[in-house]
Amino acid sequence: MTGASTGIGRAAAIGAAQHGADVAINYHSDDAGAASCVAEIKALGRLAVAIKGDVADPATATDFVTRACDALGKVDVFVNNAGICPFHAFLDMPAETLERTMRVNLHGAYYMVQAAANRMVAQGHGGSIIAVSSISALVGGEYQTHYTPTKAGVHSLMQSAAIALGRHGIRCNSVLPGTILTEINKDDLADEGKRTRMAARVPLGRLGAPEDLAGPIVFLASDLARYVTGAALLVDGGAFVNLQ
Ligand SMILES: NC(=O)C1=CN([C@@H]2O[C@H](COP(=O)(O)OP(=O)(O)OC[C@H]3O[C@@H](n4cnc5c(N)ncnc54)[C@H](OP(=O)(O)O)[C@@H]3O)[C@@H](O)[C@H]2O)C=CC1
Ligand SMILES: C[C@H](O)[C@@H]1OC(=O)[C@H](O)[C@@H]1O
Repeated sequence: MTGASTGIGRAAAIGAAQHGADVAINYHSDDAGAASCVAEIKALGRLAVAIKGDVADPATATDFVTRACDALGKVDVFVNNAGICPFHAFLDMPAETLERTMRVNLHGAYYMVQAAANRMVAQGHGGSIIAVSSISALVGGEYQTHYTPTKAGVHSLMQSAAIALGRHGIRCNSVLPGTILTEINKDDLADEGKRTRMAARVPLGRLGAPEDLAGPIVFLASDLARYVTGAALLVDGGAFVNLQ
């Protein structure tokens, strides 16, 4: 699980452990968050290890998969979740903000998924790969012109990887969260007006919590989804379909 020191990744890692998984987590900077996630998983009686690394660096991917398998024995499920969304207007988007967002969200996903898939192929007993894409793969955002293409890219990566890896018994799917209250949008949603507007769009009547993603991710990881590959599961409280 990448990006699991906080937010959706953390909730999904703990959710997986609640359903019997041992979990290796990647994170970038939040040592305390990663340590507390590991402690929470161990308290559930499962094995857990935190491995620090920047997913934008291709070397992080093989390092993470190697060290995770050294600690836990093998990889049956891989969840690509790490991501950033530094909100910024389009017309004066700094090149470094665009480049960093692409490298973390899309290039990072590519190298991580590739490293996990190579390990699964070598193990020879299939697996499940899940990418955390977004409702933003399907709709735009004024201050997310650098971000939404990465989420569409991650969704597309899962579709192509499903074809490339099907013969190895490896399923590849994405989840598309709506607006989930986490660190990534804490500043953006400090604007009460925006927060109220976003919540009003959700037929289920509230913005999401990180834990809302745990069930869908565990489902796609599990044999309950054994004939599901190349799929995208919206987890947005109904926001996407709510035109009028
Ligand atoms: N929240 C939302 O509304 C939505 C989020 N998403 C997606 O969900 C995913 C998780 O987001 P969310 O939980 O909200 O965000 P958070 O900011 O709460 O968590 C992001 C996680 O990603 C890690 N991370 C960030 N950059 C890197 C990096 N370069 N290398 C490794 N890890 C990194 C962070 O680690 P650390 O803290 O240690 O730096 C942290 O663990 C993202 O891909 C996001 O695009 C999709 C749709 C909606
Ligand atoms: C960070 C945003 O609030 C969040 O990210 C997404 O992918 C969603 O579409 C929301 O815009």
